[in-house]
Amino acid sequence: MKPLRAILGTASASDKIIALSEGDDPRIVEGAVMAVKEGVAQIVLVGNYDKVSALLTAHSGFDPNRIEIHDPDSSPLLPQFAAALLERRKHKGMTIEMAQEQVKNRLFYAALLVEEGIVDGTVGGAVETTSDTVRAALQIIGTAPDAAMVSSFFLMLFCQDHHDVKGVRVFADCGLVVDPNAQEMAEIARASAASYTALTGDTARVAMLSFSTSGSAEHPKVSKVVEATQIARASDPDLLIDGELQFDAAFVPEVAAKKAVGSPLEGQANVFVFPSLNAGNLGYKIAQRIGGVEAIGPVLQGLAKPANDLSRGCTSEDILHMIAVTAVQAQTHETGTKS
Ligand SMILES: CC(C)(COP(=O)(O)OP(=O)(O)OC[C@H]1O[C@@H](n2cnc3c(N)ncnc32)[C@H](O)[C@@H]1OP(=O)(O)O)[C@@H](O)C(=O)NCCC(=O)NCCS
Ligand SMILES: CC(=O)OP(=O)(O)O
Repeated sequence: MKPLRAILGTASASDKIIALSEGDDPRIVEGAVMAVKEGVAQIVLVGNYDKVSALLTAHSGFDPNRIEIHDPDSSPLLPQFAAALLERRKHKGMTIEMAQEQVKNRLFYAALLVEEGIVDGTVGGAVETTSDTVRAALQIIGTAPDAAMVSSFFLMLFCQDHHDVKGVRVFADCGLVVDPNAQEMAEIARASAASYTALTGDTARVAMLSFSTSGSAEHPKVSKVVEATQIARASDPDLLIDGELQFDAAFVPEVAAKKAVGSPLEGQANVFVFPSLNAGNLGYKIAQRIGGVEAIGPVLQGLAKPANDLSRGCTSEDILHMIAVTAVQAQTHETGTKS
């Protein structure tokens, strides 16, 4: 698919170093080998040295020395990382003894590789839960100075024969913010629109989703979406956004013409902002597992430096794609585009 090829191409040209925190998972090692073979990024695998080496050596025809291994139990970086972690977390009562122990956690170790500038981004979550993966990024890397909060999105690739309109869309937030208020939902919309444009080069068309379209239902959960749309519009009058809309009114032009008359999106949204994590997480998995849409994510947005999560059901191809997205984000961070 064209947008995916473009992301892989941009990643290759950026020549970034990405750390994978779960280096002893066979899918991770396969994704890493693919990334290096295809020139998508340089890779650091974090994990038990012997286990990771054995998995790498099993890839016949691939020189294992092309990938660096960091073992968090014996790394010479541990004292530096413990001092950095202590600095970040002492306001929460962390002691040096606690920091020395916690840096051996692979998620924290990988986040510290990013924070200390040794690599450009990290990817985890093929084994660890989203909560644990995201918590390490929040605690070590933290929110970017120009973002109000951290949230997440999925890149949804519509490329099957039965997908009438092919292409890439963004679903948010399907991974992180459990129950956003109106202000937070507006921030998720702003950040997701910026991420969509940064990754595809196209103008974002943002739908704020609900079980109601243009006042068809009255409920406080609908009012939240209306208010979020107003906040997002007020803070960026140039943003092409509409809500509240049901998914069909945001996605199908013929339905929009009936249910959302006058909507500037005309049923052709490309960024879909869900009102809760319940809706978003279920929605993306239904589109992926029944609809055959390829889902890359959760991609985190609003962090000071790139760190991304995966679903535990991911494949090595998903990992390759997430490595590419992370490298592109690192490039975008360098050039200063806000997301
Ligand atoms: C992400 C998540 C773990 C954060 O939980 P939390 O309990 O706030 O985590 P912590 O208290 O460790 O947060 C660490 C720091 O990040 C901050 N933080 C939490 N959420 C944040 C956000 N969305 N943006 C920015 N900062 C955030 C906290 O305030 C805290 O600040 P501190 O430095 O003062 O400690 C939680 O929101 C979560 O579990 N989300 C759902 C994940 C999930 O299960 N998804 C489904 C599968 S994809
Ligand atoms: C994103 C997500 O739902 O992750 P997991 O499947 O690992 O819970």
